[in-house]
Amino acid sequence: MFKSINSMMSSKKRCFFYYGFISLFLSLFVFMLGLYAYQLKNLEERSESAKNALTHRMNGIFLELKHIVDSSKLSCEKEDIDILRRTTFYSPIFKEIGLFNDDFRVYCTTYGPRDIAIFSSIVDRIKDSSERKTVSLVRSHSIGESTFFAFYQGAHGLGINGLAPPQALAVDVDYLLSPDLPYELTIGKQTVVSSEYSHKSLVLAKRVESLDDWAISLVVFSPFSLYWSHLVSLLPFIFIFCVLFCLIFYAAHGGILYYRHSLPLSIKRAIKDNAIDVHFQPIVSLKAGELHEMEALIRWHSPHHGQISPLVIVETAERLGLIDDLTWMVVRKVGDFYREYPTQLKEINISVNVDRYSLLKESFAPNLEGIITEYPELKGRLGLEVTETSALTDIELPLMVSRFEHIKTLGIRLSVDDFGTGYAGLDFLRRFPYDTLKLDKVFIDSLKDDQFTRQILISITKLAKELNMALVAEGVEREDQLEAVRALGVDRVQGYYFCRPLPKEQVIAWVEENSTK
Ligand SMILES: Nc1nc2c(ncn2[C@@H]2O[C@@H]3COP(=O)(O)O[C@H]4[C@@H](O)[C@H](n5cnc6c(=O)[nH]c(N)nc65)O[C@@H]4COP(=O)(O)O[C@H]3[C@H]2O)c(=O)[nH]1
Repeated sequence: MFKSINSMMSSKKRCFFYYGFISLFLSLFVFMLGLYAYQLKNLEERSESAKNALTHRMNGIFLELKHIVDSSKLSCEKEDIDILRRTTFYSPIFKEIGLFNDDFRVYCTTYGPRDIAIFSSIVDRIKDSSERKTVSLVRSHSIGESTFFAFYQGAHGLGINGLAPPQALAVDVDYLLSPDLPYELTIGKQTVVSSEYSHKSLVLAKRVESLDDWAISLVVFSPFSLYWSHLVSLLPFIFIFCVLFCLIFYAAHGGILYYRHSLPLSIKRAIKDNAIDVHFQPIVSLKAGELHEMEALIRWHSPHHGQISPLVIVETAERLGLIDDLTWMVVRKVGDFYREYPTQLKEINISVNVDRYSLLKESFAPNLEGIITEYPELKGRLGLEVTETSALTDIELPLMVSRFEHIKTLGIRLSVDDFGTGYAGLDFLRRFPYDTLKLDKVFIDSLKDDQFTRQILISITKLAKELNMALVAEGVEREDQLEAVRALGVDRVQGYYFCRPLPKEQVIAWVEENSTK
């Protein structure tokens, strides 16, 4: 069934359908469970009230009987009979009253003198009872087949029995339970009163209350029909809940989607899934006969956010602690690039950007060594470009020197990137054995017109030559800029003038085209 629904609906509608279905199920479940708990509680509370009312009635009955027997004599004169008749007239329950002697023979009733033996089973019960009282359900002449009898024997042996229609016993019970909770009132095994309801109807729960002193028990039922009618009356609320649940699910779904599509999470997934591309920008040598180099630069087009700047990716990766994963991903992709185009890239060095703090880590050089073992094609051809974005502390300085030495033993070339914009000054260059110095685009932009920049660049170039460092001018876009850096004695140029960063197939085509020139 769900398969055919799936094929019929779009994913948004399908979502609504499933959430609607789950919400309906959940609302029904909550209401059905809640109603069930309510019915049980209601059954418990009302059964207990009915039991208390019954106990109260039984106590009232015996109090009434005790009161009469205490003032009765062992005679059945007209005067005695009148008392019995008057009491019966005013009694809320008894229709006939009889007095019995210590032989358990009824000698006087509302109807005059009698001599009726009380059943031996009842006599035994009176004797067994600590308070010498019992009840029974037997036939009587005055009331009929099923008559409620209450027996009480006073301290001096004189006893009394009251006869009542069984319904009289259940008046309070009936008031408290009817009409929604059917019940059965039994004395011993005989049913005194039973509500009019079909015994075949389904019962949700039942509760048995016992009045042990008189072997009376009250069974109260909670019928399924009651539960059902309540549930039907709650349908408008179930519908409201269903709509609310549906809205909550939909909002939560939206929230999850929003989070899953959020930029940091998308970048994290892209790094983990190796989905970030690497483009390559040629670095052109100005010396005749020298081969070119390349810089590996990340590129990523997010399906939800479009093209993302490499700087944003790097900054996010740093924040998420994934910068090393990103570096290793790029280094491996450079290794793959060498593997894929061994002939075209035979003599071309490629450099990768690394974070200065990554370099400071103890694990950096061993990890790099591991990748070089994995990709022997990187040996002697991989370079690292480091941007000095902050000054080194006194603790970091010697550490950095030792890290540099380790990296250099692996045959890796090191370049200072964006020289002039960060913290790397001339003194810095003397301390660290960089192979290449990359002049930032801001210098190149103002080189032609700004005398001050020109003077600085002349000093930098002089020092770089002294320290045996190669010079790369970044961001050369125009011919006049090229001529200016050439005049300065710069060895290599990187910029749109020659080539933009390109995907691997296109950069290979560029190499093939330009190495023949
Ligand atoms: N306007 C102009 N721009 C030019 C020209 N020639 C080159 N560029 C741009 O200058 C940037 C050179 O890279 P960068 O200084 O290392 O600066 C890089 C580097 O710091 C960082 N980055 C890129 N890839 C990685 C990486 O894999 N790891 C790390 N840690 N950082 C990376 O992102 C920065 C920006 O990269 P991109 O946007 O690719 O920007 C590149 C390149 O596209 C030109 O003639 N004109």
